[in-house]
Amino acid sequence: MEPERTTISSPGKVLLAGGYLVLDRAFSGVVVATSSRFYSTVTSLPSPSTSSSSGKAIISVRAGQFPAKSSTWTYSLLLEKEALRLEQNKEDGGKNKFIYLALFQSLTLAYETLAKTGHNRGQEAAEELINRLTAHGEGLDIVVLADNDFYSQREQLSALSLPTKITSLSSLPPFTHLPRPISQTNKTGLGSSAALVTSLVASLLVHLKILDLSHKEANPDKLEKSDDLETLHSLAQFVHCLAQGKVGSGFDISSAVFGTHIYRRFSPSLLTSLMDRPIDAIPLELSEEDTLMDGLAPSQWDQDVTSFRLPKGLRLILADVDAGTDTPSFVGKVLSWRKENPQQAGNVWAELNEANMQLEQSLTGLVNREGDNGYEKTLESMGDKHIEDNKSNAMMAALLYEIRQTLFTIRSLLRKMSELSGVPIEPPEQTRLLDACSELPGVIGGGVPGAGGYDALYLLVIDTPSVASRVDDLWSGWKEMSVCPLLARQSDEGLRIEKLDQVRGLKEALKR
Ligand SMILES: Nc1ncnc2c1ncn2[C@@H]1O[C@H](COP(=O)(O)OP(=O)(O)O)[C@@H](O)[C@H]1O
Ligand SMILES: C[C@@](O)(CCOP(=O)(O)OP(=O)(O)O)CC(=O)O
Repeated sequence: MEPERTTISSPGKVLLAGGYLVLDRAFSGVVVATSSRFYSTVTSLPSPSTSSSSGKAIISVRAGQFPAKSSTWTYSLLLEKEALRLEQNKEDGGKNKFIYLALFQSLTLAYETLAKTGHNRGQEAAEELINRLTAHGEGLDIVVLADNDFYSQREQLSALSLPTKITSLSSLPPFTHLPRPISQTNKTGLGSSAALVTSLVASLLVHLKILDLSHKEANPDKLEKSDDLETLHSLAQFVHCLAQGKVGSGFDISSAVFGTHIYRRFSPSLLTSLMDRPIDAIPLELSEEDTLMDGLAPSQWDQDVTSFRLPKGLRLILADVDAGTDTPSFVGKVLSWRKENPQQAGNVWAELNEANMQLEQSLTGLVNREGDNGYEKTLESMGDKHIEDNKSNAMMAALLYEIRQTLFTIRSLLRKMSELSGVPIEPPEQTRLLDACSELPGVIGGGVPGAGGYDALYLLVIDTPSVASRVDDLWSGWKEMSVCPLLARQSDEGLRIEKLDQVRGLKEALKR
């Protein structure tokens, strides 16, 4: 008999516009989800030869494409007199805060749900949780696997003597094995921890039948909300903040759940009281008003997720840039400059906000033309010309030109911000590369995503093979920095319940 199994995936993200501004609830950001996804698969562990002792469940999590010894984390959930305790068994893989906290908080929500909504109280609800975890054996086996794009594949390509080009990346097997532990593997900026946390929390709670996300199966790409999906969103935000030790805007978790959209953040105060909750044991005694369930209640959360998508016939192309500079302290520096220079920063914020909104509007303007006769053919023919030389369809040419100009405006404001704050948000190396890309026929424009810096860039192009190949050629020959494309393109979809056979290479990767 096939083991009971649940696979849920979440996309990676690109913050096209709204970096820094989106930290403040007064502003919103344009976040695009990627076709590259993070998969979490929960399987009931086989029964041990001797029957499992009651009051205990094992949960093992393995990062499937990394070396097994350093990337397996095994925990026991133990039923004690007044609490459920989650303990890591061996620390072979070291600690993984993201995984531990995703399990701990999901189990807390599961326990509270069973204790509050069922007839079970305390001990009985805890036993019910252990029973659900051990229904088919001693516990659960979870494998997390990320599409290759989440981690730099430069070494894999160079070991195979392949150039850093799109065609080379397509020839790598799905979920390619990576030789070093996660902490020593370079990430590409798609947001591995947010996609991990979201898919892990969702797969566990759906497997345990605590959350019902089945409406996602019927309508996978619709921005349809439900209480369970929103609870999952706030839980994933909470876990991610706790593991990162800071409260970011949360656009990455939001897109891992809801896909591409316009994001306005939740009030950070929603997390303040939750942050002080214990993180080793789940007390069986539930306080009247201070449960995790209350703190995550959709009625209290105030983020806005507004529907948005890129127009058909355009493609987002991403690059992982390896300029040897890592600048994780950008946010702190930019925000302290803003605090010290409120007027100057206020002007830049206002101008950037206007340009970001304009980008959203121009892109939506093109979406609104999708029904026009010959839309796709016209765009395709525009792919072979410099964007400014398009004359064939005045309306569409004007919209493409407007998108291009707005991308330039956003970039120039980010350079102004760089200059004033002393933080290299769009450093000169990236300016040279983006300018060169923007001159290619079929390239509308581009920018530095999210917080900016040296390590990533995006381009918006007309989606034809010849445009992509021109970009690929320019990048592979670029001397000043090493520029490696990603395979990802834009995708509207957020969290997805997967069928194992429909994800290329997943079944094989789970057997490894
Ligand atoms: N495949 C994976 N399996 C387990 N944990 C992972 C995996 N990928 C990333 N992580 C966790 O996420 C952390 C990286 O998070 P972070 O530094 O916020 O980067 P990112 O911007 O990609 O989210 C890693 O240190 C690890 O704990
Ligand atoms: C500055 C920001 O507004 C955007 C940062 O976006 P990135 O995409 O650069 O994020 P990381 O995945 O954390 O590297 C901070 C925020 O919104 O949290």
